[in-house]
Amino acid sequence: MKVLKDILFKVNVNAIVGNTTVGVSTIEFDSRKVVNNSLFVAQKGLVFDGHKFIDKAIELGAKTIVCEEIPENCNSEVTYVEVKNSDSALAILASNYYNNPSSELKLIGVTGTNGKTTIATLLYQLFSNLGYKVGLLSTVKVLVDKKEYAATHTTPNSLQINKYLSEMLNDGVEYCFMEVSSHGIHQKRTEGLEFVGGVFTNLTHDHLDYHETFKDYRDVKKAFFDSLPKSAFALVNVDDKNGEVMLQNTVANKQTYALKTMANFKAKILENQFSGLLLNIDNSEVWAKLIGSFNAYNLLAVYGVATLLGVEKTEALTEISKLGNVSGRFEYFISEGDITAIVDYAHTPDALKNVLETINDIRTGNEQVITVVGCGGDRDKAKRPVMGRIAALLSSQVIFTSDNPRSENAQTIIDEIEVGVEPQDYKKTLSVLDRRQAIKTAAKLSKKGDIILIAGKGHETYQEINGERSYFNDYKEISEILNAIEN
Ligand SMILES: CC(=O)N[C@H]1[C@@H](OP(=O)(O)OP(=O)(O)OC[C@H]2O[C@@H](n3ccc(=O)[nH]c3=O)[C@H](O)[C@@H]2O)O[C@H](CO)[C@@H](O)[C@@H]1O[C@H](C)C(=O)N[C@@H](C)C(=O)N[C@H](CCC(=O)O)C(=O)O
Ligand SMILES: Nc1ncnc2c1ncn2[C@@H]1O[C@H](COP(=O)(O)OP(=O)(O)OP(=O)(O)O)[C@@H](O)[C@H]1O
Ligand SMILES: N[C@H](CCC[C@H](N)C(=O)O)C(=O)O
Ligand SMILES: [Mg+2]
Repeated sequence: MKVLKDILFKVNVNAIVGNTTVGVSTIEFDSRKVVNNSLFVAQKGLVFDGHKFIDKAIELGAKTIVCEEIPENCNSEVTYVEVKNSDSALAILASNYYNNPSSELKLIGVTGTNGKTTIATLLYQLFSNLGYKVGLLSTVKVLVDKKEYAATHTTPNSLQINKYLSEMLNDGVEYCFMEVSSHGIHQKRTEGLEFVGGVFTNLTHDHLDYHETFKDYRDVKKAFFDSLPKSAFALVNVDDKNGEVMLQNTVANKQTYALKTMANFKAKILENQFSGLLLNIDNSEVWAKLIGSFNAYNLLAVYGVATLLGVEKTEALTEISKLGNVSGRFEYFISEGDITAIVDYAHTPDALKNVLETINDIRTGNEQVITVVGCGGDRDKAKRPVMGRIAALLSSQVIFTSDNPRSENAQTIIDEIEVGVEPQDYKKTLSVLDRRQAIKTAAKLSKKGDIILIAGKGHETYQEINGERSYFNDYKEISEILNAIEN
């Protein structure tokens, strides 16, 4: 069993009451999970104050309490550690508890509004194809080399991160690519991790329910780059106006990528078709299977990271041409009746705009683009009308529907999306509350050659209504429905 004093290294401690040689069986931040000899970290949350659960944790066997305020009446059998910030303390304790695994493998973090899963997953594919053992922490799944775990969050909590990294080390993993979400940075889930590199994709509207202003959202992302060490690289997209902001105060090796401006890593789109992208990257032509100009950015970031990690240029380009699709990201098939069905995780205004612009750019004739889309409940409400406007503007027909309404009324969400539709587009839109029926409607409206986009849920395999999740898979639904209609 670990001993408290051995895991306190680098924790910003204000005061200690009690004995630091106490044993620590597990670290918990949820009192309900405490067992005998646990260390309980009391965090101030959005709903509860974890300090209220200190007595409960002690009742269940906690012998160490890490908190921001030591309670008035202390239990003499318990050690209390007062820290400046419980979230930071948890992250550092977690790293120490698992023997700082991040310092022993090459950890690369990817942050930004869109593109994190795509870039991290492609890097996992690329380095695996080169013969390395690789780890992945992503929205879609966690991979410890070939072993797969379900992902609960884009960026897991600091205990889970360090547990996975430690397992990766035991399994001989050399590189780990992880998504770093703005919630993750703000809640200090990545504090104390030793990154060898950080990537910034872009910054557009999302999560403005959580971060009060766009500036707060940007500054949280920037904090990740501010925390990188001198030995790491910071690779940012400078076509995004916030790219340079990310580099303002970092001591890391500043590296840039861009399609439109001067940068260390440059690419040009030569062709953009359903069959893929023909790119010129660093003066060499390369075909990639991925579709859409936003994927040119993602592939360029992958190229940049691979090169910065020492992969030779021609080898990196050869590998880029082999990279496959990422689950739920522009996944498509063409049905027997010649309908193209695309499933994409576009759940932000910018992603939806990019995907629809890509479809409009690469369609060949006058085929209709029929979009099925909704917005999640208990999430940023401001994006709803914006997504409604974009969907209607860039599609021939739109069916607004439910996307994880969670605790909200699904029809109210749809009404809020519809508010954004411009009057000249009213007649293009329908609303069908049930997502399955909405997909069916899109299939019935489509004719030979048309394109159906089902946006927002990508790889997700559930629909969450009133806290209950039931199985739902956009790709499976549209495949079955088109198959039934056409046969
Ligand atoms: C909105 C949000 O981010 N919430 C996070 C926040 O929860 P909270 O503030 O509501 O916590 P709380 O319920 O008030 O509880 C406060 C503390 O008391 C503890 N507690 C609570 C009850 C009890 O009986 N005993 C007890 O000890 C809790 O464990 C917690 O430590 O603090 C918790 C502890 O750190 C997080 O787990 C929780 O993330 C939840 C699970 C979440 O769903 N977050 C989402 C929004 C998220 O992080 N998403 C991003 C995706 C972003 C992207 O799309 O880019 C992600 O990285 O996945
Ligand atoms: N570089 C990019 N720029 C803009 N849009 C993108 C980019 N890459 C992907 N997208 C769009 O955003 C959607 C989400 O992509 P991806 O899952 O890679 O992003 P993410 O940053 O991981 O999102 P999340 O915050 O939900 O984890 C894709 O389905 C696509 O529509
Ligand atoms: N990481 C994002 C994913 C949104 C996906 C969409 N399908 C939804 O459920 O809102 C979030 O949790 O806000
Ligand atoms: Mg993601």
